[in-house]
Amino acid sequence: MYKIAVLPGDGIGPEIIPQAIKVLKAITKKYGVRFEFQEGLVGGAAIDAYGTALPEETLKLCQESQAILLGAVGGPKWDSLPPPQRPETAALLALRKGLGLYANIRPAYLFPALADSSPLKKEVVEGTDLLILRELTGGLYFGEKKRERTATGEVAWDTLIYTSEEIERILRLGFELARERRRKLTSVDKANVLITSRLWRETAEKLAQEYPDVELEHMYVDNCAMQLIRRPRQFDVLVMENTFGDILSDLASVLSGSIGMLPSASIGGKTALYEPVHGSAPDIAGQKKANPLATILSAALMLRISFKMEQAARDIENAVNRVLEQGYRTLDILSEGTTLVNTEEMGDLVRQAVEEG
Ligand SMILES: NC(=O)c1ccc[n+]([C@@H]2O[C@H](COP(=O)([O-])OP(=O)(O)OC[C@H]3O[C@@H](n4cnc5c(N)ncnc54)[C@H](O)[C@@H]3O)[C@@H](O)[C@H]2O)c1
Ligand SMILES: CC(C)[C@H](C(=O)O)[C@@H](O)C(=O)O
Ligand SMILES: [Mg+2]
Repeated sequence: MYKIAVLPGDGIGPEIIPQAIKVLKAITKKYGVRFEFQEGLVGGAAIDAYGTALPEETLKLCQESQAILLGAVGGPKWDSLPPPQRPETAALLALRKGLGLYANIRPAYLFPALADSSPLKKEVVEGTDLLILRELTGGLYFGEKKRERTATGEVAWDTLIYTSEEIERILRLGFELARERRRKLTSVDKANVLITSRLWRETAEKLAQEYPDVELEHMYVDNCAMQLIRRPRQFDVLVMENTFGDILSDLASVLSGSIGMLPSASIGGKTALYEPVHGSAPDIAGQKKANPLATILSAALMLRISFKMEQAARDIENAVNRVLEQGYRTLDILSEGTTLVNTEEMGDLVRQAVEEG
């Protein structure tokens, strides 16, 4: 039996999470495993109830669970709070850091049926199958930050800082992941300007000696942004600093049709966190428009990575593929000749496809 902490969070979080739970329940029946789902409050929802974005109770629940499934946190209601109290910092970044989840795996794959859903040309996005590996507990996000008055105004700074150990462990995982895929690793940096990037690049070169079977290339982050939408098929695994990974993964989501399609896994600690790459989407919250597939695919990653249930993970991915092949779409991926469904209907369709598959 596996204990799963379920943290719906804010905005569309409470709409998409139940869809993934449905699908996981179908898996329990099919494979005779048991999942114990325990819900916790996080983010703005927790601020409203307890005055803090990550209540002690929720943290304890996460620490005691084998895996965590999170919707999203944040929204306009809490945007004016001082930065350390905001849902993003006090809940999400605190969870990632506190649980030691230094590696964020964000696969961007185009389901063939969605070739017409991307605003990019079909010829460009077809065949996209890449994986962004984002360093998650260091870099610009976690260096010293401060804001102070000066004689004439104010000054503020954020610091990008990395130890060679932090760089090495994320790069090593990059090489390992590339080994399981098409054996190409693109190390993304800004070594023409940043000194942390030079340490990053040298560390990559050194590690490459241990992985002669993996092709290592270095690419500047600005060029990488351009290459990703110009010729995405050139990429297999890309590894990068925290902020670079945040930005490039949203960009890569366009290759998969929509940000509503991109799952993620954050690993490296005793437990692991699974969440869609997108946020709480306040602009569509409460309207049944949200695409739950990123969350459902995150649940598949949970089965694969945390529970070593490869076949069950594939069952979910195949079920998503079949539902898309049958022409069902949420609004964000709707194209000519396809059938519009809402969040819940999409969840039901995938659950049914898992049961029948
Ligand atoms: N992991 C997280 O919890 C997380 C991630 C990113 C942003 N956020 C927070 O979410 C809030 C909104 O941020 P944002 O608007 O910049 O980013 P967002 O990802 O929430 O939304 C960006 C755009 O994508 C659309 N979108 C996102 N997810 C979708 C889905 N599943 N289906 C269909 N459309 C979807 C939204 O409607 C919006 O137009 C902010 O408070 C931000 O800090 C949280
Ligand atoms: C909400 C925010 C703190 C978060 C990040 O920047 O890491 C989000 O954008 C993400 O990509 O998971
Ligand atoms: Mg982001």
